[in-house]
Formats: sequence, C-alpha cells, structure tokens
Amino acid sequence: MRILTQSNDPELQLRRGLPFEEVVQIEKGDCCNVEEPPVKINSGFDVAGGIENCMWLSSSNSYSSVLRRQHFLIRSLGASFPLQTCHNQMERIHCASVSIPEADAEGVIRKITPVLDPSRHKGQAGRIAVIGGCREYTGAPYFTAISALKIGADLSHVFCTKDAATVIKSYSPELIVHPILEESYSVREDERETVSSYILAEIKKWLERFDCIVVGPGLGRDPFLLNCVSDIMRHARQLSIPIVVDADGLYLVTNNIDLVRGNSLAVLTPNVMEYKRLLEKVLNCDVSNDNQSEQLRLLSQKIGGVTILRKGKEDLISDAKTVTKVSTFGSPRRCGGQGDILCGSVAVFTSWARRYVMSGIPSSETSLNPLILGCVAGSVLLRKAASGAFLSKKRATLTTDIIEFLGQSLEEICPAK
Ligand SMILES: NC(=O)C1=CN([C@@H]2O[C@H](COP(=O)(O)OP(=O)(O)OC[C@H]3O[C@@H](n4cnc5c(N)ncnc54)[C@H](OP(=O)(O)O)[C@@H]3O)[C@@H](O)[C@H]2O)[C@@H](O)CC1
Ligand SMILES: Nc1ncnc2c1ncn2[C@@H]1O[C@H](COP(=O)(O)OP(=O)(O)OP(=O)(O)O)[C@@H](O)[C@H]1O
Ligand SMILES: [Mg+2]
Repeated sequence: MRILTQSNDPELQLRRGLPFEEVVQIEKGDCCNVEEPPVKINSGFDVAGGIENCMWLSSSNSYSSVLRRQHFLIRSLGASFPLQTCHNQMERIHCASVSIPEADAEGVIRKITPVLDPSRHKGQAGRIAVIGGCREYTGAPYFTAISALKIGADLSHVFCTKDAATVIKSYSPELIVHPILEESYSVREDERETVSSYILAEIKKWLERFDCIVVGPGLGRDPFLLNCVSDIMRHARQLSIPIVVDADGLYLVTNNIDLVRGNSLAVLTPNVMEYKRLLEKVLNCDVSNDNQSEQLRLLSQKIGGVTILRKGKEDLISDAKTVTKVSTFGSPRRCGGQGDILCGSVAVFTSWARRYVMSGIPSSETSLNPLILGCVAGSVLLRKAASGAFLSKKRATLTTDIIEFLGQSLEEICPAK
C-alpha cells in the first residue's frame, strides 16, 4: 500500500501518472501490513505501527468510483486532525484530504431564531450597530444595516462620516444614522486629539446598548478615521460587546491584530483576498488548498481563538476548536455587496445565538460557541437569499435583490409563528 506521498489531491496524482491503490479506511490505532512504513504525519504524534486516519486510493477501480469511495470514506471519518505546525512551507498531510463537516445550518436557524412573542418590546429582538460609511462608500454600510433589520433585528444604527450620513439616511428612514466619524481631510492637524476624543465620547453614549457591532463595511482606509475606530473597538471589547469585523475593518485589524487577539466575542469575515492578506500577516504563509481546515484553525488559534468565517464558494468557519462549513445554496452571481449582507446577517444571528445559549435550554447547540452558530446561520441565510434572487433575476441579480429575499428565505426555514 502506498500512501499518497505527493499530494492530498488524487487528481494531481492522476496527472502525474501515479497509480492508485485500494482505498482502505484504517481505523484509529489499527496496524496494517504496508509495503512501505506509514508516512509520519507531522502533527505531534507518531503513526509508525498504528495508523491514524489514513487513506489509500485504489488503482483497480476507475478514477471516479475511487473518488466517490474516497469522499464517502472521508465523510465517515468526520475526523479532526490535530493542529499542524505551520512553517513557511506548510507541511503536507500525507493522507487524502479530509472533508470539513457540513453544519446543519438550517437546524441552527430553527433553534436560535426567537419566536415573535407579543410580550417582548422594541429592541429585544436585537440592536445592531454598523461602524462604516465614508465619502467613498455609502452602499456597504446600508446593505449591512438594512439586512440586519430585514432578518429581524428591531433597531439598526450606522455610525459614519458626515458626508456619508445624508446619503445613507436618504436610502432608508428605517436606519438610525449618526454622522459622527471624520476623515483626515476635514480635521485640522492641531484639532485631531480633541476631535478623536469627542468622537469616542459620542459613540460611548450608545455602545453598550448594542447586542453586536459590525466594523468595516464602507469604512475606507483613512488613517485618522481608522485610529478613531481602533479606540471604539477597544472600548467595545471592554464592554464585552460582540464584534463582527469585515471589509476595511479587516484591513485595520490585519495591521493591528492585537485589536482582536484573544477576543472570544470577535468574528472576522474575510473574503478571498482579505483571508490571503490575514494569513500572510499572521502565519507568514500562502493559502493552502490541501489542508484548508487545519490552516484556518491554526490561523484562529494564532489570533487567540477568534472566530473566523472564511468566505468563498464554501464558507469555512472555525474558532480554533472546531471547523465546520456551509456550502448549501449560493449563486454564481458575484455582485459587490454580498459580503456586506453576510456580516449584517452574522451580527443578528450571533446576538440571537448568545441569548439562546444563555437561556440554558439543554441542547447540543448550547455547548457550541454562539459565534460559530451565528456564522453558520448568517451564512446559510445569505446563501439561500442569493439563490432565491438569482432564480428570479439571473445575471441582473443585485445585492438589493438578495436583501429582498432575506425575509422569505428565513420564513421558509423558520416560519414566524
Ligand atoms: N456599494 C458599496 O458601497 C460597496 C462597498 N464596498 C466596500 O468597498 C471596500 C473595499 O471592498 P472590496 O471588496 O472591493 O475590497 P477587497 O475585498 O480588498 O478586494 C480588493 C481586490 O481584491 C480582489 N478580489 C476581491 N475578491 C476576490 C476574490 N473572491 N477572488 C479573487 N480576487 C478577489 C479584486 O482585485 P482584482 O480582481 O482587481 O485583482 C478586488 O478589487 C470595503 O470597505 C467594502 O465594504 C464593498 O463591500 C462592495 C459594495
Ligand atoms: N464562488 C462562490 N460561489 C457561491 N457562493 C459564493 C462564492 N463566493 C462567495 N460566495 C458567497 O458570497 C458571500 C460573500 O462573499 P464575497 O467573496 O462576495 O464577500 P466580499 O468580497 O466581502 O463581498 P463585498 O462585495 O460585500 O465586499 C460568501 O459568504 C459566500 O457565502
Ligand atoms: Mg467585503
């Protein structure tokens, strides 16, 4: 038997003309007769003699049946490999790649979505704040804030610059827009200290009322503005307010990772590029497609266990302890703004998941990190709304169309009693 020595990717093996061998699942600790000694999986434990979750591929069957069987066996593994130490050249795991378990995302939504109880009052279904919106970007903070409302939050605030405030207010009377932030061009050098103190004091009046804040959509990269937002993030952390960091908030955090390091109430939602930049900065390595699960978990661990939702064709989610994914629904349309919807969705569901977990209802979900639950729920709802919008609008699908499908998508998963 030969373990895949070149790569986890059977297709790559094929291209290299290497033969496959019988697909065999080896139970943990089994010994097996292999012509070659088992390859050491550099994961802090020795597999010589006993095999830990290794896979072989068969040369007797056709490639597709091999791949099918391999996927079946991998799914049955459901294993979580121990952490890999990350060198500049990620050590390759010499076993077929292990698929990441799919979350029961709709089940999570049904569990954590609160009933519309007539005895509850305004605000109890969620108060969300978006910190973002500048001269250049006004759509993103609107997408995030209105999505939170459309999903079921009671109040949605936007803290943005003066230039952006009038524009965002004009998009919707539903949003409470605070023109508090400033960019460098509108602040004299000698006033910066005073202005940034004023900005923090103004936001402090509101912060502790929020169940979750989203930092980044349409924030832009103005140094003065980002410095003020850093102070706001530190204050939110002192108040133990959950925080979702997206878009230019990730630009800020990637360059100041201590803003979120070790914050168990922080969720990062990087897209492909933002993830690449974060990985380079924190782990000093490239994105590896061979062991996405371990790499994501290691990244989260290196940042002290923050929850990371790696956006993409499949949304991968980890808090360094668990790794799960959401790959259902989705649409082939890649219009700008879908990530903004996602972080608004994650913010609402995270606040609901925390209430659910703190309610003490005995359930398998209550043992999970509520931020993981919020990411799973936030992701599947965005993806379901995107697929609904695409079915109706096809290539003309816009982010505003997807937002219009959020309510119906949630209703289909979890009907309002
Ligand atoms: N209507 C509005 O107001 C909206 C405002 N928004 C706000 O804009 C700000 C910047 O956000 P962003 O997404 O444009 O910047 P970022 O993600 O750094 O991409 C930079 C470059 O990376 C690349 N790239 C991106 N994705 C990739 C992929 N999947 N796979 C491969 N490559 C990929 C791509 O480069 P290229 O393709 O040109 O090589 C892209 O140009 C931020 O504050 C956000 O909130 C947006 O939310 C949209 C709606
Ligand atoms: N190739 C894909 N196929 C299906 N769904 C995808 C694909 N890429 C992303 N998605 C879905 O779209 C969501 C947003 O991902 P995207 O990469 O567009 O974020 P973003 O670049 O931050 O968006 P924004 O334009 O708002 O900044 C993801 O959470 C994922 O569910
Ligand atoms: Mg984005």
